[in-house]
Amino acid sequence: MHARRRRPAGLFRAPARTRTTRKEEGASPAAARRTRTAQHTMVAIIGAGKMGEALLAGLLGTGYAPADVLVAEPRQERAREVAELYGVDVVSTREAAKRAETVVLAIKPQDMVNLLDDVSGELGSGTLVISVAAGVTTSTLERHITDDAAVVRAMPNTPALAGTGMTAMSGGTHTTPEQLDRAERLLESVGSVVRVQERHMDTVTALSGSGPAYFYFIAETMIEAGVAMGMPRDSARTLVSQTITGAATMLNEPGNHPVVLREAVTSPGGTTAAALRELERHGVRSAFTDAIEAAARRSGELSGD
Ligand SMILES: NC(=O)C1=CN([C@@H]2O[C@H](COP(=O)(O)OP(=O)(O)OC[C@H]3O[C@@H](n4cnc5c(N)ncnc54)[C@H](OP(=O)(O)O)[C@@H]3O)[C@@H](O)[C@H]2O)C=CC1
Ligand SMILES: O=C(O)[C@@H]1CCC=N1
Repeated sequence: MHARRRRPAGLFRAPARTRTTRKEEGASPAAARRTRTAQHTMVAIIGAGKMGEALLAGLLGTGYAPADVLVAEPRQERAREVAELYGVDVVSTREAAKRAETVVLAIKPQDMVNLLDDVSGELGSGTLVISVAAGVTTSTLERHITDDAAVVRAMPNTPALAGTGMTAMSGGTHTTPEQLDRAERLLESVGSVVRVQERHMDTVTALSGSGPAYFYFIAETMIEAGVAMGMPRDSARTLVSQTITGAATMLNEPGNHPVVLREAVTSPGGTTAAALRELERHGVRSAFTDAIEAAARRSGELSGD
């Protein structure tokens, strides 16, 4: 597996700021809506939930114009919200499938087969379909579009919203190298991308797809522990989130190994050793292993096969 990083972290402009910047530049929302960029093909995001929004915000934050992206979202209130916040056109799922050259499916795995059966007739023969749904296999996608459809199964994560996502992807039976490159370029605009064999995708889902939630869970627990010991919540939050950022930066350094990094923190007879002994006593290591296996199993159950 080979991770590619397109730009350093921290340059992402958050959605609200993206809007402000456009305003500062004097472009009206209507004008921004009409102006397409030359280098991007039309992308449709079907499903503007958490992951759909993270991908949308990530794409708009890294060079896609609102006019390059169509969104389909059945919930009217949500559709209005997304149109207003990002300046994109929200259209029906069938129209999105018909007009886009790349269609990203960000709906629940359980809704996938019905959606595919509904839109398959609208997709052009060269349309690339990228599903980010947990578990749903490329063979399910192909079976419900056409047997020779160009499909990619991808698993991003929500830090895509900040341009620091981690996505793994694998292509279907008929996806050409050029189409895989196209999918990779699109996903790279919201973070790092690796290509994996599809048999690893359930594990990927359990590790990096669901992974941010594990770290938020740890962060929440640490912050509450700090608060319980009398620390103001804001201070505890700053300490914990910067500690996670710092630890991740160290771990990202080539050659660094988590065990070596952990040993460097653990002074003989000190505080870290006392804490780690408690984590082991409570079975945190096996709890994590079981949790990750459960997530992968659940992904397998959502295959649609
Ligand atoms: N959240 C995450 O961190 C990640 C999620 N994913 C995958 O992304 C997908 C979406 O997850 P998530 O964003 O969390 O879920 P959400 O429920 O937040 O989003 C799904 C959205 O799709 C909408 N939708 C349902 N049917 C259709 C349709 N026919 N056409 C257009 N939109 C539709 C839903 O509307 P309504 O609510 O009305 O049903 C909802 O707004 C899932 O398959 C998940 O496995 C992948 C990686 C990470
Ligand atoms: O919880 C889920 O099913 C999705 C897939 C990975 C992260 N969220």
